Amino acid sequence: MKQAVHFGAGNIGRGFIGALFSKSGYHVTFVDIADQIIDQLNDKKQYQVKLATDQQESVTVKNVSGLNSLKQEEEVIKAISEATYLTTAIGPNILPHIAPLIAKGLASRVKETDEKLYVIACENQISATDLLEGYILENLDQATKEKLADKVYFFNSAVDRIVPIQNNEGSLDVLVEPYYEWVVETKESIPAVEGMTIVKELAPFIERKLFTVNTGHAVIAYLGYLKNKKSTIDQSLEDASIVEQVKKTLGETGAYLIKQYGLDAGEHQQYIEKIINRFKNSYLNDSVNRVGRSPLRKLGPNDRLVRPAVEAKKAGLSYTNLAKAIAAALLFDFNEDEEALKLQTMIKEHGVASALKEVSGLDENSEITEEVINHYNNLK
Ligand SMILES: NC(=O)C1=CN([C@@H]2O[C@H](COP(=O)(O)OP(=O)(O)OC[C@H]3O[C@@H](n4cnc5c(N)ncnc54)[C@H](O)[C@@H]3O)[C@@H](O)[C@H]2O)C=CC1
Ligand SMILES: O=P(O)(O)OC[C@H]1O[C@](O)(CO)[C@@H](O)[C@@H]1O
Repeated sequence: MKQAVHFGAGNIGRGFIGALFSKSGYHVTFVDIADQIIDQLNDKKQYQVKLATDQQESVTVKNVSGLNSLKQEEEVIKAISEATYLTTAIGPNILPHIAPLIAKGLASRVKETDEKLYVIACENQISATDLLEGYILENLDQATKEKLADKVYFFNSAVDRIVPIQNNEGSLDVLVEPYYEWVVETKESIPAVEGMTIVKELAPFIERKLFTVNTGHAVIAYLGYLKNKKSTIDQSLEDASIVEQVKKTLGETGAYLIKQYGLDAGEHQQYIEKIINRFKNSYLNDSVNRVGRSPLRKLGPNDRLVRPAVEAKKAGLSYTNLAKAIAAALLFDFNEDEEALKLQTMIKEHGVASALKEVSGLDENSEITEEVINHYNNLK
């Protein structure tokens, strides 16, 4: 049987990428650090992916197993030697931590086989696979690096499926939205995986996804949180002022995307509306805290809020609603989120402009910072 190794047996791992490999006839070895998930994968060898719809249709994902990256290094190295695909959905900040083990796996693999391996990071981050490749190469000697040529390929990708935190502790089953899109950038001819879309140039796809789905989601999460810390995304969208704010913000990112990539304005508007409807799915029960999680990452210079604001400004387009979203993100003080707590300490100790400089790379005297501070003072 064809083999895929997937790092991160979490929501996207089990509910999306692993499920597509299994459907395409692969055995999926999930590599994680959560013993409870790993034990269950090895014990049950299958789980259900349930759709967040009226009918709750479900699909059984079979041919799965689990390995612990901390306790079963040798087994992971062997699994990497035998795989056709190696994918991750682990969180961009974790990629440097798994790179040394992947490097060991690749070093061992290229001694044993000339078969091709395709590595794809499935994270919400531009060029996540390039970053992973860089971390892996830091852990390899020159001779091994040379051996990777024509044997190990690294492809960037964009992943889109809303998979909330699961309210079924102890179960491997995953509730997911019906919609999904997995876009992979390559010019190679690669083994088919059902549901994978191949493109030659990823930039328009990942920017369109990140600056529409993720920007829109973040706006709802941060404004929803300010109104009610315990609400869900669909509940927040019952507030007409939040709906209006999402539409205005996606109008700004849309104007940038249309200009940058020559998108058809009508088609892009339909894309926006489809996404807002996806957010309204009440079966997902998706908390504003999950969608707002990790605000330091989300306020990063290349992420969903700051990059479109900077690009819009450069292009002479409006960015005031993006500035409002950035201000709302700066007020996200969810006390179970480490990054939110760190951000609040930074703001308390050094002020908003200094935090924006450090986290987002925005100049303290920039017009964007000025605009964000105005919104911040109005929202707080
Ligand atoms: N959940 C969603 O709706 C979407 C998530 N994404 C992206 O997918 C990635 C994963 O997100 P989720 O699946 O939601 O997160 P998650 O928290 O459900 O899953 C992450 C998994 O990684 C495991 N993990 C953490 N550190 C590890 C390590 N050092 N070694 C091995 N395993 C480790 C965790 O135990 C967990 O099972 C993130 O980059 C996220 O931005 C992308 C699109 C949608
Ligand atoms: O918040 P993160 O880790 O970027 O990932 C979750 C995001 O990805 C999405 O699934 C969109 O694909 C949204 O649920 C959410 O905005």
